[in-house]
Amino acid sequence: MKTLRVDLDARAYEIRIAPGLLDAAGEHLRGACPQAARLFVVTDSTVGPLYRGRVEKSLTSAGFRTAFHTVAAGESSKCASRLSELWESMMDFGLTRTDAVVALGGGVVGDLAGFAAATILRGVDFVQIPTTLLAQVDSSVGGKVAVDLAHGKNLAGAFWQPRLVLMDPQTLGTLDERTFADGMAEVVKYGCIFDADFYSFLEQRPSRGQVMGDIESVLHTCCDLKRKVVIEDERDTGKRMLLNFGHTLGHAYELAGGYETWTHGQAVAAGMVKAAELGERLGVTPAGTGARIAALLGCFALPVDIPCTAADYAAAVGLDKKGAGDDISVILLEAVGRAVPRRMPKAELTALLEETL
Ligand SMILES: NC(=O)c1ccc[n+]([C@@H]2O[C@H](COP(=O)([O-])OP(=O)(O)OC[C@H]3O[C@@H](n4cnc5c(N)ncnc54)[C@H](O)[C@@H]3O)[C@@H](O)[C@H]2O)c1
Ligand SMILES: O=C(O)C(=O)C[C@@H](O)[C@H](O)[C@H](O)COP(=O)(O)O
Ligand SMILES: [Zn+2]
Repeated sequence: MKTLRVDLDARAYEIRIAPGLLDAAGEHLRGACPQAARLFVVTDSTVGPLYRGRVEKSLTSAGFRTAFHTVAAGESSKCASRLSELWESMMDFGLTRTDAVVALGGGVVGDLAGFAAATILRGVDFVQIPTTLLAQVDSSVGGKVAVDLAHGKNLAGAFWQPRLVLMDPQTLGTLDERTFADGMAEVVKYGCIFDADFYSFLEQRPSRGQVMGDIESVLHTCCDLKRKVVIEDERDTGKRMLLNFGHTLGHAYELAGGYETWTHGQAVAAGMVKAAELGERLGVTPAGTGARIAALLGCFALPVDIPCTAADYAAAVGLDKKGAGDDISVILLEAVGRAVPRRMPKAELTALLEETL
């Protein structure tokens, strides 16, 4: 088993990576949540039929009382209405402050269940069991939990760290191609922002089969990079903003498509290419970087150019959490492997983006 520690003092936790871990969930949770009698498990309509049975058996064998709550698969479940239903369902189950919430699924389930855990009874313990590539490399680590509002992405949320992250790479075997590719967008992001060698490693593995051949190492590298930045800047006021490379524009594309046309991973893919091209125009990013990133993303059939209006760009720039008054920090690349924040007026960024339409 590979283990990483997110060392946040009283909120420290481990990320454990091993094939077959789903069947051992009970014993791992017993250690992480020693006081818990009840576990409220949130999953979705695709993941539940695939993995609930194994997880339930393991949790029950470890002596937990469990309740499973299933939401419809997809981004539309990451909303205030489903959150409110979760709260009521937790109370029906008799959840108390010493009990815990478990997220079994992708980033949607993790963000939704995590925000419910952060807010029910003013906060209960939370465990992530991520089952998509995106959730294993990114969303299950770091404690950003949220729901979307009609105004935009992740606008109501909290920082609520899990007590434990358990990832079983075998669950990736049942992902469809598009969902695997969504995760690759965030994997490529880590190479772009922090690690040129990892980026080259990915360029040498331009297919799902090749990535899966080294999956434990890929998961470990991504989680290690994220863990370090979260320890340094848990509340996203400085270095953590680099993890948002491609996301200002990505969130614009998600919003433009009503959260149905483009997945988060697809939108981030196109957003990273656009951000690299923006850096090239500003003289920050070496020429050809956008094309290099587009070539790698294209190997996984990710979109590298998504149609968008000036109004969509303006809305996303206005709502971005990297905003400070009339300014925004844009994440640019000085090179593949080295990201930097650049503060500029929001109006200037919007005008620069409009020139690309
Ligand atoms: N909190 C964070 O730091 C963070 C980071 C990145 C992304 N996110 C959020 O994560 C969400 C995207 O996550 P996602 O890409 O995992 O999407 P998702 O949770 O919607 O999962 C994608 C699809 O895969 C299915 N699925 C999940 N596991 C499966 C498995 N093992 N086998 C077969 N099908 C499976 C799901 O049912 C769903 O239909 C977005 O809302 C995004 O904003 C959050
Ligand atoms: O963990 C972070 O910090 C990230 O920015 C990771 C992103 O991949 C993720 O999509 C996150 O949810 C974006 O957060 P937001 O603050 O831009 O809503
Ligand atoms: Zn993301």
